[in-house]
Amino acid sequence: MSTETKCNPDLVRERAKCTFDVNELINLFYGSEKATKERRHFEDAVLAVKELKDAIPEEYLSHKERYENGVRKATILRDVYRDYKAKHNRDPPPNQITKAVIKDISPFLLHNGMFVPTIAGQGTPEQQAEWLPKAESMQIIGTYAQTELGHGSFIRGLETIATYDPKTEEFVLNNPTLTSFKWWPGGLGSTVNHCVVVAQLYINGKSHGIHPFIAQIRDLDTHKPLPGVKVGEIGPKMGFQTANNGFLGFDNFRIPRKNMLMKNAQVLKDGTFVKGINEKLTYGTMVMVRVGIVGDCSFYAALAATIAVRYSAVRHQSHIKASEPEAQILDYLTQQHKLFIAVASSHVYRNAYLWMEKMYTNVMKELSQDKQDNLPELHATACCLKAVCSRDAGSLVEECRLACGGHGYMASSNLPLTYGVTIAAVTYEGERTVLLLQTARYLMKAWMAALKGKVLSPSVSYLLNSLKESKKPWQNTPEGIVKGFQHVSFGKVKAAYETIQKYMKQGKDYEDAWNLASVQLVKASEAHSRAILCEVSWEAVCSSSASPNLSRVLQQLAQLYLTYWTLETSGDLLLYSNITKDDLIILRDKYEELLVAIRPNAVGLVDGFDLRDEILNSTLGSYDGRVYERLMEEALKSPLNQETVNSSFHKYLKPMMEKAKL
Ligand SMILES: CCCCCCCCCCCCCCCCCCCCC/C=C/C(=O)SCCNC(=O)CCNC(=O)[C@H](O)C(C)(C)COP(=O)(O)OP(=O)(O)OC[C@H]1O[C@@H](n2cnc3c(N)ncnc32)[C@H](O)[C@@H]1OP(=O)(O)O
Ligand SMILES: Cc1cc2nc3c(=O)[nH]c(=O)nc-3n(C[C@H](O)[C@H](O)[C@H](O)COP(=O)(O)OP(=O)(O)OC[C@H]3O[C@@H](n4cnc5c(N)ncnc54)[C@H](O)[C@@H]3O)c2cc1C
Repeated sequence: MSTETKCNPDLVRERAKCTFDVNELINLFYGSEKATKERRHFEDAVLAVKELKDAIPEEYLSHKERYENGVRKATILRDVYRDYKAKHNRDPPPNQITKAVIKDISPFLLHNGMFVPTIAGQGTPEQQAEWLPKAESMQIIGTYAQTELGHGSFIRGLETIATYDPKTEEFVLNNPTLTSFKWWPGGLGSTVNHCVVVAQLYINGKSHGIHPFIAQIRDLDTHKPLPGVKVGEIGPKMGFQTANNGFLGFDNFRIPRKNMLMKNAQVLKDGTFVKGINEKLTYGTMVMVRVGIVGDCSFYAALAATIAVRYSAVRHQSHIKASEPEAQILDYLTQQHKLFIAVASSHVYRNAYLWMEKMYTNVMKELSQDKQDNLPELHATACCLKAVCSRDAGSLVEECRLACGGHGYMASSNLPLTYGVTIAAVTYEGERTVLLLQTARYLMKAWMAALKGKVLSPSVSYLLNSLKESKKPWQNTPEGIVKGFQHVSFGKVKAAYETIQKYMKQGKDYEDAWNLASVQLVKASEAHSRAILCEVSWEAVCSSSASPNLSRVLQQLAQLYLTYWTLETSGDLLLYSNITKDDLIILRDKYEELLVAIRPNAVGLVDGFDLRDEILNSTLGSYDGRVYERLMEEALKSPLNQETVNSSFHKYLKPMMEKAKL
């Protein structure tokens, strides 16, 4: 980080006001002092590589140049990772340095994020031994090709076909229609030579559902598509410009039998199909990534909050009191209302991610012992938390951008690009509504079990308690608010269930009744997510090992989250809990008190995310607060400023002006 000496004086004053030790917060957020040290050390190593620095901002490059620059840097970054591993005999610590290097999304994201994990999670030990060393060492580069032009959400409807030919012991891959073409996989456009293809398996004319296959699609030397493969890039998008998303179609393309990933289901040489213990295990990589996305949401909220809070401390505009100098915009309560929820939410998502990571690890361990009891709970929880956190994080990033006024609209603030990347997670890895409806299925089953007095899984056991406690008075404490959100979820789950019953009594079948109740079902899932987020984050701060000074501030943040959402969803609480109008007025006052209490620590809190300037990549958010200097420095990099008179003057403007004289 830069030294205090060159800092904007407002930021120096803000840091002097902080009531807790920022380093303690950093170490707590990232796990330990050792973890912080190792992460910073790795980030230093990456940033020391001169070739990773961009000569001009990415925005001035063409689509093609941006991609090529992305690949160039991704390969150098890959070398740094390899060297670190060789030297330390372990992978680099979790970090976000790719953001400082690639700026947008790495063309290798899908290789590392889904291709390798799918081989590890869906391959037999023999298949892992064959593919993993090559993939991990980047001898081969892959992606995860599931979504098609015609189907993304409904993966049982995928149209790519893998027909087993027992004579040659091969699968024949085909994309018989335009809608069956793979569409979206990252890196597919021009980067990868392999992919996991998810396709419908046919043996002797009989369908056996979708399964993952490994296909080599490009020649390893020439990188030309292999015969029978049609592949390309899908073009510019709202974000993800360097992710290199692509399309792919096969025409009678043959792969050996061993290329079907067979940890779960198998096809024997003679074409006998051996079913796995649970066909949904084929969806395993998606569950893992959905858990990871909750962690990503914490990062994006932290990044946007850091930029917007630091900028708001430096920016002065108008007066709170006519007699005083122009105020820091951070002193306006409305600004605090826009920004502190982003700081608080980043902590909430982080705690939810750590909680989900534990659940994921436990279930994976159980699955390795053929125990599947907790898989439905993992799936349902990962679905709704991914859906709610990604949408909330997108809104928070956008609110931070708006809170920076006109300068937030500059690409150099890095807020527009961050919004494009964050909001993509609402759609990828399972579209929001579709995932919330998956959770709703689970909630309906849990509700039916609750009605029968059965024991429920931990994440939904509050449904039983709420059933018993519905008459208890509201308590204006964090624990009381957590219970309130559980009551809302309980009420919405019950109402959705009763709506389905109502339609069925009117003669509708279950599927139609489900569709007619689905707005309520989605809202029930959202309420369930909010109840989990509130409970998990409040428990995390209460059980944290932080010093009293830090603990006080973390509790304020968690209470801010609880109170913010109480006020945002007060209608639901009035409908489904015993909260009163008077309680809401007390909480409204409490919310304002929390904003005021957090205000002196705002800059300290975002410093506590420890996101260095290169990761923030923002004219508005740097540690030293030299906002105006950076805005001008960046503007001067525009190619239009590299010449005093642009040729368009002579070509168009001057002739126009001269014509106007005639
Ligand atoms: C050392 C320990 C480490 C621990 C680490 C843990 C944490 C890991 C963190 C790692 C972080 C990694 C992050 C890296 C990020 C990098 C990658 C970023 C990628 C970005 C690019 C994007 C890629 C993509 O988008 S890939 C394509 C994604 N596509 C989708 O998500 C499609 C969505 N659709 C579906 O999933 C299905 O179609 C679905 C579920 C909607 C419906 O499926 P269905 O077959 O029709 O099922 P249905 O009839 O509705 O339900 C039947 C039954 O099955 C249950 N079910 C469904 N899915 C699952 C599942 N996945 N698991 C378990 N059970 C499932 C469902 O609940 C039903 O049950 P019942 O109600 O009981 O019948
Ligand atoms: C940036 C980005 C990167 C991606 N990377 C990859 C990748 O690497 N590999 C890959 O395979 N895929 C990838 N995808 C594809 C992604 O997984 C799909 O776009 C996603 O799963 C949504 O599917 P869809 O596009 O078919 O949406 P649709 O399902 O067509 O959604 C359109 C609308 O229909 C609604 N809808 C659909 N079904 C239902 C239902 N049952 N009930 C109620 N409403 C419904 C949705 O809610 C939504 O409003 C990527 C997508 C993006 C945006």
